[in-house]
Amino acid sequence: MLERLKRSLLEAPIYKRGDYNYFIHPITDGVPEVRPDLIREVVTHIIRTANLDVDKIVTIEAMGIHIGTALSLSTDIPLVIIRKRRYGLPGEIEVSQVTGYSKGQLYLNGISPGDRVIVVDDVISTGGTALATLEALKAAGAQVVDVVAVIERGSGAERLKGQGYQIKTMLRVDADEGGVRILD
Ligand SMILES: O=P(O)(O)OC[C@H]1O[C@H](OP(=O)(O)OP(=O)(O)O)[C@H](O)[C@@H]1O
Ligand code: HPA
Repeated sequence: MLERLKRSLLEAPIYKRGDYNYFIHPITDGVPEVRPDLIREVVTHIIRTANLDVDKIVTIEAMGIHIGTALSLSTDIPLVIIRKRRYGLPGEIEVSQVTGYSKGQLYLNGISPGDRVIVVDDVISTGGTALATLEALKAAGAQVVDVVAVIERGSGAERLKGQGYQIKTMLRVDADEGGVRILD
């Protein structure tokens, strides 16, 4: 299962962002190229395992967009993209995002109170982005029925699960200077 994803992760180069060993991969970076067979494998898996009884798919700029788009095209469910840019629209919700190597602001538009949503993203590491996303969706009055990250590294997903959030991940990995290791 997920053979293309596993194979491609084992080939992912690492570069240092401060102390953080950042792996570079088609799903998480769009580099060197996003192959249709890989994205199809990922989205097929999400369709098989996620709760898609939702009004909207929510993803986060930038590297959730290709996954969210492919899922939206396959399911005919609209896509809402949380942006890193302020639009100043009425009801826009701003939250702070902290990852293992960056800090910034996220801006949510397009969610109405009571909307049932699934959150999809490429990777969960510290969980900072997922937490900011869930805070924004709570403020918007959305009902989050599922959260799916393709790749899990580090302890963020477990930490969020400990806080009562339902998080699904497809593959757990570790990354150090030597490369990516697949944990399951
Ligand atoms: O669990 P975390 O530590 O928060 O890391 C996960 C987040 O990091 C990446 O986003 P990033 O903000 O680097 O932006 P990008 O999608 O534009 O590459 C990735 O797309 C996730 O959203
Ligand atoms: O190591 C990583 N690679 C790509 N995207 C990421 N987002 C958090 N960590 C990573």
